[in-house]
Amino acid sequence: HVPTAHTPEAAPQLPGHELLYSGKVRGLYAPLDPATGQRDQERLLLVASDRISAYDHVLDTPIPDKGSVLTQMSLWWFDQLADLAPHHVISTDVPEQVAGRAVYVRRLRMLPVECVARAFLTGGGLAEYAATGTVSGVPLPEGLVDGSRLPEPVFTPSTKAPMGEHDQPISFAEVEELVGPRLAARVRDLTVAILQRGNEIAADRGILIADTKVEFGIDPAQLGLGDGADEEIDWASVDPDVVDVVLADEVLTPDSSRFWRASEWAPGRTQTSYDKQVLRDWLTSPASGWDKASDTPPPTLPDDVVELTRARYVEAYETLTGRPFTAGTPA
Ligand SMILES: N#Cc1c(N)ncnc1-c1cnn(CCN2CCOCC2)c1
Repeated sequence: HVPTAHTPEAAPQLPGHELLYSGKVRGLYAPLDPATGQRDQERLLLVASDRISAYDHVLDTPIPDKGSVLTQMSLWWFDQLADLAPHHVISTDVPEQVAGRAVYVRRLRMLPVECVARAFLTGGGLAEYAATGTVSGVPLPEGLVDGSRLPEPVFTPSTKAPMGEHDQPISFAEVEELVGPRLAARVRDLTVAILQRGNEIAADRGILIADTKVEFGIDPAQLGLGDGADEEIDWASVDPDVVDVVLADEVLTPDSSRFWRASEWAPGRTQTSYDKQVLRDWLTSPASGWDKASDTPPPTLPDDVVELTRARYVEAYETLTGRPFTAGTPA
């Protein structure tokens, strides 16, 4: 296997497509009509790069095939979850430059909520619990520690912060103010059900999914909006029993979720990350010469760290799906 690394930069130019959004490791493009040059109003191209982030930095060393592995994993999860929610994927017949790591998706109007659910307590949720005994306003049992399994997954939403800023936790009441009580209840129930299902499936494969972030959208046509319209939406007027609440973005990947090996789970300490522990250990070791408390960017990664990290992503995909990973081609 001669890995080829894709897109060291944020998001490459793509012939016939216009870059609309560029996240830390992914980009969203509008296909252009070859005849008119106009943006396609019904489809978007969601592209995953091989970039990896750690300690709030995007590293300058790509992980070959990471974008492809996570795209294939997300596609597999969309199928596993199809009875819980419709999804936004249209086709994996994408331009050759992004083969295997991009999907055409339906262009939706996205709800302004980062829908997070937690099955295990750690990170920001643990900090809030330590200070208040609750998480997102939900009271939790006493005596929980880092990595404790929660009695049931808890919905812990946050705002969609501007690029580069951290999302801010919000209460369920604030979600109701943002999108109305009906959509708030629906996205809460769907997010919890998705994480519950994800953990039922992952547990059989020796993987724990501690938490996950999903995003939902609604077809503009079902909102009575034209395709190109970007007018303000009165979300509270939307009835989730009438419209389809569509699962968008990526789902249950190691970038949107915390993956732990069940065999290594030990509440009371920081859990090891299934996919990023090799990277974190090297970055925080004297070998890297880097100080994560400094504001300096992390150094270039040595080949063995890159290859071991790549292997973790491939292992997570093959363990979860039971399918061999084939670089560059949709499963
Ligand atoms: N998925 C989706 C989607 C859709 N199907 N329709 C309209 N908009 C979006 C959309 C717009 N922004 N985001 C946030 C996540 N982005 C991912 C890529 O990288 C940038 C951030 C999702």
